[in-house]
Amino acid sequence: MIDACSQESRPLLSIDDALGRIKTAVNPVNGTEKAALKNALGRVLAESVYSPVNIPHDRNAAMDGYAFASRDMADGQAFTLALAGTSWAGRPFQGQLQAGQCVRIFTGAVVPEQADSVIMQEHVQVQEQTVHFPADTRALQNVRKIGEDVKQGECLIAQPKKLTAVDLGLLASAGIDEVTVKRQLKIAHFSTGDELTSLGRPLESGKIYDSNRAMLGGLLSDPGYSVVDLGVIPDNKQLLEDRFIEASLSYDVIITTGGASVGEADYVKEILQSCGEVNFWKIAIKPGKPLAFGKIGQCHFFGLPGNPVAVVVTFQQIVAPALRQLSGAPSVKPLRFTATCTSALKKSPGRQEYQRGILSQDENGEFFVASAGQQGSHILSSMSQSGCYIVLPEGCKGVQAGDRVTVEPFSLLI
Ligand SMILES: Nc1nc2c(c(=O)[nH]1)N[C@H]1C(S)=C(S)[C@@H](COP(=O)(O)OP(=O)(O)OC[C@H]3O[C@@H](n4cnc5c(N)ncnc54)[C@H](O)[C@@H]3O)O[C@H]1N2
Ligand code: MOO
Repeated sequence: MIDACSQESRPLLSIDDALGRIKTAVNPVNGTEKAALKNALGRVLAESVYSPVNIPHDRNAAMDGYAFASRDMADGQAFTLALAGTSWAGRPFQGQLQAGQCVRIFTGAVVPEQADSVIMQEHVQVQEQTVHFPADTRALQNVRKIGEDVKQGECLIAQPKKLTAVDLGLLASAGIDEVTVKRQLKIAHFSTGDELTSLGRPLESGKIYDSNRAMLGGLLSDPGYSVVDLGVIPDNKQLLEDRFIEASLSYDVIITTGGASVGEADYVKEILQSCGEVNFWKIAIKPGKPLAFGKIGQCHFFGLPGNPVAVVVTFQQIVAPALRQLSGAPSVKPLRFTATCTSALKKSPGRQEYQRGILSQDENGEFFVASAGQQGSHILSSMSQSGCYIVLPEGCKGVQAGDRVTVEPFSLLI
């Protein structure tokens, strides 16, 4: 697609083609390690886990009440049973339940072998050692069966999976305290540019604070990644090349920001070309057009644009899926849905735009989205106040208030 605004001499690569090329170029890292369950959150499971036990392990009560045998019921009539003892959670009833008897039982406690039903305590009358059951007592209720959650030997979690808190709970419920996970991805990131000032230093004229490194640190925060911030490299071709080559020897991935465009001091793509290979440079998205992707030796390289909003957009839309694939995690499609746009939006055809929006829902559950305000790729403040992308396809020529648009909530991005 030709970008009408930027007068590109060559067609820009569509985002789908860029993602397709990344998919082909990237293979999951080899290497696994053991992780204690308490350190396994967010790691990618490398070996499927099979349950060594039935869950539940015993038949147990789903309610506090009374366990009884349905054979003692009186054909739709009220009936009474004698109380034979108590089954506590962790301390089962030790005796044998005889005909005409029931047992006091609590949620999670083992249901005595001879019983098959539990009635909630709210539904019975108890007088000393006699329990009165109503006429509408139902048989076979409130008993959790052995293995009804997971059977012994059944696959508990199949690899590959990025482990969630619920997965840790499931593994723990089978008594598993260690899992085999993919090794962490080794990622280095740099900022480039003579104008950058590190935090804590006074700001001189013409300089700016380095916001991209702080953001990338946050965006890369993931238990599956071992991330090193390699600081700022000035706009010096030799220095950039040396630092890129050095990092490529120790990391799986290098991510840089800045110097990706066409200015006199924008060296990133040129260096990638000379010391490695460029898979693609420039894509039909806004913000984020001058992204460069390639390889130096075995190390994957993402040269993101310098503009901070372009950093976030290219990270979320391009880099994050690539890192996920590299780390061995299954791919996840970002959840998108349509909403009514309450603002008019300017847009030139040629690039898929990721405008920032504020999402709301009315009392009928209908979704609405408003522009978050200024959409320049240097405007972080409106992005900080927004909650979603308004995704406008390449061919779109603008939006009128009231039009339906596609939104992608930040909170649902991986
Ligand atoms: N003649 C053209 N100029 C530009 C084009 C183009 O196609 N033709 N593309 C524009 C687009 S789109 C983008 S995006 C930017 C990307 O430029 P670079 O990747 O080369 O980035 P820089 O020029 O180094 O910086 C751009 C902007 O971002 C600020 N910046 C850089 N690093 C940081 C940082 N770590 N923290 C905060 N801010 C940073 C920098 O000061 C610039 O203002 O190029 C357009 N130009
Ligand atoms: O891609 Mo740039 O981020 O449009 O400014």
